[in-house]
This record gives sequence, structure tokens and C-alpha cells, in this order.
Amino acid sequence: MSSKKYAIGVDYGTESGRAVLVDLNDGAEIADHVTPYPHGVIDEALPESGVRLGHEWALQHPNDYLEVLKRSVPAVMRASGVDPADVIGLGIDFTACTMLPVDASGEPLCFKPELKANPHSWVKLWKHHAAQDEANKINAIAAQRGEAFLPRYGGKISSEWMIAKAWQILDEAPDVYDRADRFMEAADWVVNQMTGSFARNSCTAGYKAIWHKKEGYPSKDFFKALDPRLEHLAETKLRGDVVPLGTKAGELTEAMAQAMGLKAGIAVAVGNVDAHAAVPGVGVVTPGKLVMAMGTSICHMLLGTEEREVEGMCGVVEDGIIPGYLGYEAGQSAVGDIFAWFVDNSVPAYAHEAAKAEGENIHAYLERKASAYKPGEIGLVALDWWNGNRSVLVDTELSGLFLGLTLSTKPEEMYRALLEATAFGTRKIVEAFHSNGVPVDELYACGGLPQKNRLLMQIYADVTNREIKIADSKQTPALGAAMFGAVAAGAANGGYDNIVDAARKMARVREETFKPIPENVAVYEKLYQEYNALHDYFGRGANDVMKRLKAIRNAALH
Ligand SMILES: Nc1ncnc2c1ncn2[C@@H]1O[C@H](COP(=O)(O)OP(=O)(O)O)[C@@H](O)[C@H]1O
Ligand SMILES: O=C(CO)[C@@H](O)[C@@H](O)COP(=O)(O)O
Repeated sequence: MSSKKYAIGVDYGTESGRAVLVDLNDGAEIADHVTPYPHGVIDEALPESGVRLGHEWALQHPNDYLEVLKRSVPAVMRASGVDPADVIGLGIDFTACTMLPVDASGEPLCFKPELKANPHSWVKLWKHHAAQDEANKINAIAAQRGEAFLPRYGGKISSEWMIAKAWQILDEAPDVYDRADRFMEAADWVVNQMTGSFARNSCTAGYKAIWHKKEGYPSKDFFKALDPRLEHLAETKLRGDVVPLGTKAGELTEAMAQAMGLKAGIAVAVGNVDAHAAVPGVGVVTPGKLVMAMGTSICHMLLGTEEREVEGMCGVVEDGIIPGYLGYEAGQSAVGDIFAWFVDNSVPAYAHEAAKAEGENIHAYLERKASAYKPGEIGLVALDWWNGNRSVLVDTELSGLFLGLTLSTKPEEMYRALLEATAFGTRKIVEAFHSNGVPVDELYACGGLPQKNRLLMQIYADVTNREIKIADSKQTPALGAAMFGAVAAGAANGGYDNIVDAARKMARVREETFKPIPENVAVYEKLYQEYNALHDYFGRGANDVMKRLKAIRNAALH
């Protein structure tokens, strides 16, 4: 045992989970290890039974999450050579709302032989979008009843969230609904597997399950108005104490400690949302600083001192990110995913070959070629709705659009247009907050994208006309999760008593920042007006062609 103390943060992403061992003195990331989920994202057919899934479905296998603990935690311990006796706490962060039905002992219903061929018994991943009908009804009924919670979620409850997903289970698989003792966030379920605790964290409950610190869940009357069978949802299948971030959920059990190569009894913090854990991870503990967790999607987080209504925000939750502040969240449901789609589906062989000849990956090749253009020179504008629109329109039925294509358009121009489109989407969000009394003075970026694509970051600075600071940490959500693990352990055990102290000691940003270039800002201002016009035309009902196309496609499929 040494005088140095450590915590482990485990970050559960969409495709993989990673464990990071962190030095509690300065936040140094001593070792990290990634475990790709053995079953990945299940969006075509169920494992074993082969049952086919519908459009917009996205499931996961709960055992994959435990695999991450069993493979990646021992791997970081081995690689670091740190004595397990010096690891005092563990925290996790997760995609959300990623939810699953479990029985009274916490066993996922998809483990039961008689239920495993039913898709509704599996984990519904955050990007499972098949509960849109339920979400539409939730919104219509909540608006009609004048429910006070609706403005706190930007006027719309998303199909990605807990109530819509639970209701979809009831609608389509009432037997699975009846068998479910609880619906749990995967974040809370993994903590349950490590500790035995059924505590629910206030972050996922607040942002994803319409829970409020003072008012709790929506009323029984509201649930009954949705469907009489849902009347008791909150006190039955959503029951469990909702506790603040940084709370110790419990202690690591003997069995899990053995499997993970750690000491039994160490503090395990309640779970957190990946994007939200990144906020203290970049050292943001005060208002005015918008944190962008940039990867397959972007989540935008911001602290405020007052509760404001902001169109299309994902939510405002008291203490939802940092205790003492209102935590605001907005987001874009596809960003890196759009670039991935483009390189996988729309880049011709000659470009792939040229990239290969240069020894570059295809993104780096397209970034280099796209950097040769000045803003405006490509003559294209795109709408970044390949996975629907999460903010500010909150509509998963919207889809992508390219405008300005000609016979001479090159793949790198289209790539640049997509980078710009996602930047315009972020600007829309920045403006929604800023003009509604939640100031955005600076941007902070973390996640995979800022490290992968400099052009992208410069475009974001130019389009938003704001300086962007970049997290020094490569694994910012995991660092944030480890900080909460240290808070769960407490200062008396070598950790911290609160997240602000932990962030001050452990978080860093890089010296280099991305600053807006005035001549680029001026051109992007014009392009943004064009984006905005298209955004409103296709997104606010003037032309619902995107929805009609989906309806025609659905009819053709049946
Ligand atoms: N050079 C690049 N430029 C832009 N996007 C990239 C580049 N390389 C990979 N991507 C995209 O980054 C995303 C992965 O981001 P990352 O932060 O690592 O993952 P996650 O969001 O799952 O945590 C993928 O969607 C991928 O298409
Ligand atoms: O919805 C949220 C956060 O609210 C995210 O968990 C979800 O967008 C997934 O994020 P990543 O793409 O894994 O960064």
C-alpha cells in the first residue's frame, strides 16, 4: 500500500466500455483499457433465437456490460501495477436512457429462457427510436393537461427516454411488462450488480424519467391518462430511492471484487450519464461554459442559476450535473455517426485508394482535402438529421438533406458540408440557450472527435463565434466518473468530499484552444441563415416531406 490513492472510472459508450485508473492527486490517467461489447448494438436480429427486429430498434446484451468490468478493470490493474489496496473508489457513466426490465432479484428478463426470444425483454439502448408513437402520445396528453414538467424538457419528451420505452413494452409485450419487477437504467443496474443496491441516480431519473427533486415523478393521474395500466408505474416499476450524484451506492461485493481484481468493500458511486460525467471531467463547475461531449453524437451540457424555458432542450434538472446548479442538457443525436455513414456508404473507391496510398485513414484524408476549401466555397449546405433531431426540434422522424449537389461535387466537399451541418446544429442549440437567459460564453469540448479532426473544431469555433477549449483528458467521462467514485469514498478515505474539490484538483484543459477566425465567421453567418431557413422549412411543418417519405417507406415494407 502506498500513500497514493486511485479511483477507477468506467465509461459505457454505445459500442464499447472502457475502464480508466486515475491518480486522485492530479487526475493523471495511469492506465486505460477498452472492451468492445461482444454483441455490439443489436439492431437486426436477437442473439440465439434470431428473432428479427423492426426499424429504429437498438438493443444490447446486459452481460456485455459485466464483461467490461471483468476484462477492462483487471487489465488496468495489471498494466499499472497499482496495489488494489490503493484503489479507494469506483464510478461509472453510461449512455442513457439505456433501460432494461428486471425481476425482483435484479436479473434481466432477457436471461429467462421463456422470455429471451421476446425483443422487449432486452436492454433498449439510448438510440432505440421505436417508441415514437408512445412519445407522441405522451407529449399530446401532457400538453393537453398543462403538465408543469413539460417546459422543463423543452416542451417535448423524447422517444429515447424511460416512459416512452416502458410504455412501448406495455403496448407491444404486456407479458414482459407484467413480469418486470422494475425498469432500470443500465447505469443503475450495473451498480446493482457490483453492490446489490437498487438506488437510482438523480441524473438519469431527472433527465430521462421525468423525475423532479421536489415533485418526484409525474402524477398517477397523468400516467392513468396515458393508459390506465400505467397508473402505478412510478411507485411500482420505477420505485427505488433517487439519490444525488456522488452518493455511495454501496460497497463492492466479494464476488465482483474477485472478478474485477479489486478489494471488496471499496466505495461504488451511483451511476451517471456519460455526457454529464464529462462536465467535472473538463473542470467545469460554474455557469457560462457549455460542455460538448463530441463522439457518435453530441451532448451539450450547461450550468445555470435559474430555471429557464429553452425550446427543445433535453432537460433542466436541479443538481443534475453539479450540485447547487440547474443542469441543462441539449444534444444532436448523430454527429460522428453521420461522418461514419458517409465514409462507409458514399465515398468512392478512388478516394479510399488514394487515402490508402497516402497511409491515411479515410477521415484524415477527407479532412485534409476538405481543409483546402474556404468557407462557402463548396456551395453546399446540409441538414444534419441522419438520426432525427434531438434539439431544438425534438423529432426523430426528421432525416438528412444535402442541398447544392452538382455533377462536379467531390466527396471531400460533401464531407465538409456534413462537418458544417453538425456545427450549425450546435449553433442552433447555443442560440436557444443564450437567447433564453442561460448564457453561453465559452465552449469546452471533450470526447473522441476533438482529438480526431482539427478542421471540425475550427469550423465549430467559426460557426458559433466562440473560443473552444479542449479537454486534456482522453477519457473525460471516465475521469469524471472516477471523480464521483472518489467523492463516494470521501476525503477521510483519501478521496474528496465533493465534486468541486475533485474537479479543481483532477481536471485539466489543453493550452491550445480553437479561436474563431473573423472572416470565416462572416461567411458562416450567411450560410447559417440558409441552414436556419431549411431547418425551419423542413422541421417546423411547412413541408413534412421527410415524414411522408418515412410513411411511404413503412407502407412499402408491410
Ligand atoms: N477523423 C475523424 N473525423 C471525424 N469523425 C471521426 C473521425 N474518426 C472517427 N470519427 C467518428 O467518431 C465517432 C467515434 O467517436 P468516439 O468519441 O471515439 O466514440 P463514442 O461516441 O462512441 O464514445 C464515430 O462516429 C466515427 O465515425
Ligand atoms: O443521451 C445521452 C446523454 O443524455 C447519451 O448517453 C447518448 O447520446 C450517447 O452518447 P455517446 O454517443 O455514447 O457519446
